[in-house]
Amino acid sequence: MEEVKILFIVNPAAGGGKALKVWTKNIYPILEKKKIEFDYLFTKKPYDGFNLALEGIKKGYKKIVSVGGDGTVNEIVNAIMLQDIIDPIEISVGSIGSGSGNDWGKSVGIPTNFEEAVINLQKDNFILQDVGKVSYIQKGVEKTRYFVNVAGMGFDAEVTYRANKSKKRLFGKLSYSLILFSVLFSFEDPYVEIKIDGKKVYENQALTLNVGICRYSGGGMMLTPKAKYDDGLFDITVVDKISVGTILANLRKIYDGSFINHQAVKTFRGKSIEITSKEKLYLEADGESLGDSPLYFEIFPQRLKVLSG
Ligand SMILES: Nc1ncnc2c1ncn2[C@@H]1O[C@H](COP(=O)(O)OP(=O)(O)OP(=O)(O)O)[C@@H](O)[C@H]1O
Repeated sequence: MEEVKILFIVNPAAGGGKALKVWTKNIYPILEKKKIEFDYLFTKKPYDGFNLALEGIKKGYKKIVSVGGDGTVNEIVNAIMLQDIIDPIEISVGSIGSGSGNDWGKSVGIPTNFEEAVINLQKDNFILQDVGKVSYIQKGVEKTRYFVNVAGMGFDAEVTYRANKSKKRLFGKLSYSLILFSVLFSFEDPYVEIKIDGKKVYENQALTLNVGICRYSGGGMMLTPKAKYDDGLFDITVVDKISVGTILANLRKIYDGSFINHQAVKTFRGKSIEITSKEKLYLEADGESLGDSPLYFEIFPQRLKVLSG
């Protein structure tokens, strides 16, 4: 079988510089040692992942691998889904998780060991996963974005927005925790209405909402713990307005997903979701802050070829 040349797209800024180190010290030497056919490009600014992937597809690359976090994967996937040069399913995407949040790879079985991950890329083992598309408003203009992992609204999106804005990468998790607590004490729960597959299922003040294709997000949290990446359905988790005390008492349960058993948590499944809110409801998808409501989600079953274990 003829070996397909891999295009690596490296986000040197991901993980506060971790991805650059991983590329230089780990991945590049393994690729050379194993005499793997590859090319690589570095992103210089946000959205370069999209543009470089698009250029790569035009040049005929069919295996594109992200070296960075989930945000870099998201940009590459958007290029794959939006181009009309070849059927998206003929392109496969891989990831060397080296950002601050590498949650997507956990759900789809991408090895965390670099050598194993590279060996995997050489093989043609893949899974087909569902892809989500969300419409939202950004600065008064309607936009759409594809996503592969989890989208968050309300509290979740507010924390992501502030974390993305924060330059305090030096303290990693600590700064994220500080942001989380500051949002916790200032957050005003929006009043939201949710329709799933055309039917109203929820109307109340909500703390946070998540729409998941995969299970992990936010650095190991399980906000949609029962999501299956190829079942053609979104898993939706909504948390009612609750006290700060209740949030703090249940924080640990976010990491094993058992928080969904709490009476203030509602879970749903569906193919399309409409979310409206009286207040501005912020949206993030795959850890990227995107815009605000009204929101419309639709799912494309098994539309993405993922190089997996
Ligand atoms: N060269 C660059 N300099 C600065 N930002 C960049 C560069 N290339 C890409 N980006 C942006 O970096 C962001 C984060 O990327 P990614 O998620 O891969 O890394 P991360 O460190 O894991 O971040 P996150 O904490 O969001 O998961 C993306 O929004 C992307 O557009």
